[in-house]
Amino acid sequence: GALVSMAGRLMRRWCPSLLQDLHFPVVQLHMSRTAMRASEKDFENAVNQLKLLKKDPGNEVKLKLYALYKQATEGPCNTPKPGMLDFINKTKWDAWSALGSLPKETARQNYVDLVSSLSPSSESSSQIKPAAADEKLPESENVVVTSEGGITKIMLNRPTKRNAITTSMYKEIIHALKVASTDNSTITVITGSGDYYSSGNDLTNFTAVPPGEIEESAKNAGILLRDFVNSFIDFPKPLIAVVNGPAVGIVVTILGLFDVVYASDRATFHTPFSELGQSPEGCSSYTFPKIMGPTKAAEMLLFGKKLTAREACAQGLVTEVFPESTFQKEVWTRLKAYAKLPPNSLRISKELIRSTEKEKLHAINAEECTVLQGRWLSEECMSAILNFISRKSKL
Ligand SMILES: CCCCC/C=C/CC(=O)SCCNC(=O)CCNC(=O)[C@H](O)C(C)(C)COP(=O)(O)OP(=O)(O)OC[C@H]1O[C@@H](n2cnc3c(N)ncnc32)[C@H](O)[C@@H]1OP(=O)(O)O
Repeated sequence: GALVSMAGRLMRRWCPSLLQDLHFPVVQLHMSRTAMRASEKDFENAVNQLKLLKKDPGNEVKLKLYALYKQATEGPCNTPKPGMLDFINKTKWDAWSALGSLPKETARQNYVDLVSSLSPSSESSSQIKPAAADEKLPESENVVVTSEGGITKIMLNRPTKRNAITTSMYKEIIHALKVASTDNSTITVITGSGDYYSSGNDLTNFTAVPPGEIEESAKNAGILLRDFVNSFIDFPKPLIAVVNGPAVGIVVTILGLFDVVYASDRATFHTPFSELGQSPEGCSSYTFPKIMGPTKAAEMLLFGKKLTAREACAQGLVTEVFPESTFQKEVWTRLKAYAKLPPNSLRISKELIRSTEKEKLHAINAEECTVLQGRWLSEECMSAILNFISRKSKL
């Protein structure tokens, strides 16, 4: 078995032409009409979009597309395994079979995401599109990006609103990560300005919606959130959070996708989803139980238990806690030294550490966003947000 799989890998590496039948038109021919439901328009668009790609995405990606396509249209692989010498079909079968029981809808979503990541500038079915690295976004004061000494720093800079993240800030962060992933920096850091790291999602994101557009707006917010979290899942360089103060909601949940988290002893970590009538996002429904065990994760994600920095460190969410008085000096001295390490080695090591989880994280992210979309339309969520806006409750 190992020998055959090694042979398959070698074939992929040295004989790419043998995999030509993983090619897009084949994928399209197999499209089943009965599979058309809900977001299937997006899926169909993605299949068509793929045909317009100018650049060959490479066999690894085509194999992934093939597997997702089969899973999305036919469900889990239950065809007989091709013989050991039928390398091409066996490679395809392996890729499909590796998706296990991934739900059809998730496979469809992942397929659409993958296609859209291959052609950021082409037509997408999403109303809110992820920003491409070469897309010029307006200058922003709320997300300040600087790059120096091998470190790209993305600073949330809205201190009067406790660095709450607006819709345009989500897009700016996606854009900043995309640029940072290919700039000449070695590591990327996210931090906050002022006393707060961030108070999470700006709750007014949900309030300026014209009547009759609530469902559409929830759908768009779900797409934006999915793109936002995907840009953390896929970020290729070491990603470090410098948590300078209290952190709430989405900025806490995505910490499970960072490589290192440094916190001031003034920082706290709070995910008040139940109080807000919402549900976990940022892949925390998977990463938190994995990092801290299911019961500690439940206290945070279900009951909104706020952790001190030291508690978060004891539970593995935070790497190290520093006294507030020396936090900035100690952390930046350390990060400057890390940024001198060989960048390719760091990138390759991160890939080794993270790659086995990526597919799973994308599926979890898609599922969490679908669930949240429903929560945003719930009465529980709407009244919690109205309470905050009208200052009846402060968390
Ligand atoms: C695309 C959509 C994706 C959605 C992804 C979903 C994510 C889920 C989450 O992130 S859930 C978490 C949401 N965040 C909160 O619930 C925090 C709400 N804020 C507070 O509880 C408090 O403001 C505080 C504890 C963070 C800080 O309290 P403090 O007393 O120090 O300060 P103020 O309350 O007076 O706040 C100062 C001003 O900042 C505004 N503000 C703070 N946080 C938010 C926020 N999250 N959204 C919008 N606005 C926020 C606050 O309204 C004050 O503004 P004002 O001076 O104009 O009154």
